[in-house]
Amino acid sequence: MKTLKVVKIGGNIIDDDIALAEFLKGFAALEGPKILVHGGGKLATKMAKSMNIEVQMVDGRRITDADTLDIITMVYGGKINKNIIAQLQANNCNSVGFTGADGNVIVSEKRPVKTIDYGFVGDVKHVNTKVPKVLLENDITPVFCAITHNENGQLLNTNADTVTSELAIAFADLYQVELYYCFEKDGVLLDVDDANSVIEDINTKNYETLKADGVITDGMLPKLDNCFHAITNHVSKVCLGKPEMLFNQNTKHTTIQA
Ligand SMILES: Nc1ncnc2c1ncn2[C@@H]1O[C@H](COP(=O)(O)OP(=O)(O)O)[C@@H](O)[C@H]1O
Ligand SMILES: CC(=O)N[C@@H](CCC(=O)OP(=O)(O)O)C(=O)O
Repeated sequence: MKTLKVVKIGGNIIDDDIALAEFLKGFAALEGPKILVHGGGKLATKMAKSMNIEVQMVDGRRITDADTLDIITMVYGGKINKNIIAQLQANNCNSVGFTGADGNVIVSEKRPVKTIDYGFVGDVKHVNTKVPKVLLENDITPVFCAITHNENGQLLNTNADTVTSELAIAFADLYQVELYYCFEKDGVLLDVDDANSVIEDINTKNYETLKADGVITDGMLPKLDNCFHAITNHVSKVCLGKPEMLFNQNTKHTTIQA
């Protein structure tokens, strides 16, 4: 089986023009089939605030009303996705941008209302690999943003870390999949203010302790939950850290253990 790298870049890299350009240059040069997924939550928050639209996050997920859905569609599906595609083309990496509606790749359903109504937020139901598979076989890199659809004409906002793990799991039938969550830290830190406190291995046992101790909170919760979802569903390797971990195996990072 060929190896497929599924890579997610976080909001702090997207927000930094220089870091993003440097990352995309390196990513473009990676050998073999690869998929890129991007978030952009920070930029969406900035845009919403500038338009006086209230921003509400619960457990790292955005409550998405109709105005917020418009903003995220413009920011994730438009500005960020197309800017990334243009930069990859400039680095000789042919690529095509996707929301989950394009090619019917990611089908979701509106998150059911329990105690909280998240609005237009989708939980992934299934992933159709057909269209991106054809691209990968032709040396073209699919680039996904954090938008899915319900097959009834409704776009839904889906956490980018979830989009990433669901894509990785779906492609594990076709490739040996390695999943990399790239953000601005060297991995999961025991003390978020101490760059040297990287936790090299996280398993289900120490994960519970890290959550109980408040080391893993907010946006890190969906990220780590998705890591475990992937490693227990046929993804061969799951790592978190700075983008350098993709280019140099000796770079410090966190590895998720099944
Ligand atoms: N224990 C921790 N280790 C590493 N990063 C942490 C930790 N706790 C909080 N963070 C913060 O979580 C952020 C990553 O989560 P998230 O907000 O989802 O961003 P991203 O856009 O990268 O997915 C990092 O920017 C980091 O500052
Ligand atoms: C439902 C939900 O929370 N969606 C996320 C999607 C973007 C995202 O996940 O961006 P980062 O990876 O940069 O945080 C949001 O709108 O913030």
